[in-house]
Formats: sequence, structure tokens, C-alpha cells
Amino acid sequence: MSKVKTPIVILNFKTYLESSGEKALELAKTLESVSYESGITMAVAPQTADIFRINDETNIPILAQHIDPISPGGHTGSNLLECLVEAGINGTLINHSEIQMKLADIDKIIKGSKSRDIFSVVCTNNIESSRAAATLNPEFVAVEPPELIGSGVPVSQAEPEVVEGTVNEVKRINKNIDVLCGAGISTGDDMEAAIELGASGVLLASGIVLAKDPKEALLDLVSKV
Ligand SMILES: O=C[C@H](O)COP(=O)(O)O
Repeated sequence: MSKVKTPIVILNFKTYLESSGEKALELAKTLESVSYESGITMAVAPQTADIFRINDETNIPILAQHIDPISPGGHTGSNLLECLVEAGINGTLINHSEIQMKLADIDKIIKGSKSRDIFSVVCTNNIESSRAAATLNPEFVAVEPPELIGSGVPVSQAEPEVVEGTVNEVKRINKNIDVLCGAGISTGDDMEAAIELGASGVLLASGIVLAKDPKEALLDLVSKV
């Protein structure tokens, strides 16, 4: 698998109306334009229903928000890896704080993704869970203290020791794993602080999706990289 160029900004669309349907496509096109203008790698994690169209109409890297640990067959309402690959994903979030998984299932999705050249971003909530995630060899570990998610209080400024400690622990286990940080990130100062703490980028949502002008917010986010 070719290494994803860092620093990277991954925007999780979650299930906000501002990043659903037509607005998901519009936001993906905005990220594609800002990525091209700034030279900074950007990727989107839209809802499953929006993946195919975003892949069809843009060249921005796409992540699934979640992949169910299932094999093809009799399952209803699940996200099957093989189907998401055909829809056009390049990567996947795994174990996001809002849809957590068992360790064995995280391992299964990482292995299945690697075999299909899909990069994995395993979400964790502290240094200890980041250490455990690193032993499974994903491409990325994204540390996000749950209490800061959606708070507008950036982890890189509020809990820098969690970011720095995660970088140190993950790199001790496998120096090839890149660490991202997320939760409350929204400005260029937040991203600059994350990079200074050793992170290779950020995973964010509300600071951009709910911004009055998402393009302006994205340009500010990468203005100090
Ligand atoms: O996936 C993104 C994280 O949950 C952070 O969300 P947030 O940027 O709204 O705090």
C-alpha cells in the first residue's frame, strides 16, 4: 500500500445535515479545492449513502466512517467492506468514539482493509488505548478524548500531554504508524499545535462542517502548516 502523504486533514462528515446528500458533495468539492490550493492532503469521511457519488464526482480520498466486522451473506443494515471498496473508499475510520468496537473486530477490519489496499485510521480515546491499537499495525492512530468531541475545545491545546504521550507510545511500538489527533480542532493554531506535538495531522468534524464558511475555515486550518 502506498503511504498516505502527511500532514493530512481528515474531515468526518458524521450525520450533520450540513454534510449530507447534495451538501456532502459540495463540501467534498470544497475540500478538494482547498487541498489543491494549499498542497495539504485532505480526505473526507461521508455517510455511506454519499460515498459513491462523491467518488464519482471528485478525486478527494474517501474514508468509510465505519465498517462492520461481517463476512458477505445474511446481514441487514450493515456496512460490508467489499461493497464500500467498490463504492470507492480509499480508507476507513475504525472504532470511532461514537461507534466503538471490540479489539478482535478492530483487528479483523485492519487486516481486511490492508488486503484490499485500504488504509486504516483507528480512533482511540487516550494513551493506553492508543498503545493497544498500535499493536494491530494500522496506518494511523487518531487519539480523541471523548469529552472534547464537539466541544470546540481543541485537544492539542487542552490536553497536549495526551497527544504527545500517544505519539511517543505509538512510535515506540511501530515508528511507521502516523498519529492524528482530534476533538475540538478548528483553527490554524490548533493544527499548528498538533503538528508541534508530533501529530501527522488532524481528524475533525464540527469546526468545519458547521462553520459559516467551510472554505475559509479550511484555509485557516492549514494556514500555519
Ligand atoms: O471525528 C471527528 C471527531 O469526533 C472530532 O469531532 P469534532 O471536530 O466535532 O470535535
